[in-house]
Amino acid sequence: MTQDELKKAAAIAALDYVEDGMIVGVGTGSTVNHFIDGLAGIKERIAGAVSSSEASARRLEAHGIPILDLNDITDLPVYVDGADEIDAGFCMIKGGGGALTREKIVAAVARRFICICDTSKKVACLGRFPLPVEIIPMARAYVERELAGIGGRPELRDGFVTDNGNLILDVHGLMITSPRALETELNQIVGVVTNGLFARRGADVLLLATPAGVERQVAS
Ligand SMILES: O=C[C@H](O)[C@H](O)[C@H](O)COP(=O)(O)O
Repeated sequence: MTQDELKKAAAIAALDYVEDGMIVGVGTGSTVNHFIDGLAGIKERIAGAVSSSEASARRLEAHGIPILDLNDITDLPVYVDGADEIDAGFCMIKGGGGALTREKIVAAVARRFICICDTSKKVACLGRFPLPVEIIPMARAYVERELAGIGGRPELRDGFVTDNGNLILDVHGLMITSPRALETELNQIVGVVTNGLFARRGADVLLLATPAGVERQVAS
């Protein structure tokens, strides 16, 4: 199977978590695009979707799936999203597509986070994938110095502006042995909007697509 076929298999397996009348939180990325396409097939059964990015909103709209404002919702039963890396404790690095801030907001509201991945995303230690950090533009140089101070090598994502009008620094060289602590520490740097560590709110269920089938793993 190709990597894209594996992504699609994980995405289709996530449809099992969508129940009648539900509002569905929808992430961002190539894996989630398969989920959105699958959701289109059952759109009459759901109340609508909350999107984590402009890109996913456009895809949902193209399928005629109603998009709801997160501020109008008090209960979001499920959020389905991919990851750039996920460890054994279901902590993740996310934001390869630059959607980390809205993803983290929607994930915070959701009762259950379903992570859909192919096996290439499963790692023993987070950090091989450069950690995305969304920053306020005027704080760029300051935040770069702070990140270098903790051993990272920040690189500005060239020509990229987030849906929120901000910049992304991709931080190389971090071996993330304590993801929860690092997530908290990075949040304390003035000028950081969000960092791509999803550790304090990790995944609840991992649907991991392997050539032998989709493994369903539940957080302990
Ligand atoms: O900002 C993007 C998101 O965090 C994605 O969930 C992540 O980058 C994984 O994307 P993909 O499914 O394309 O590998």
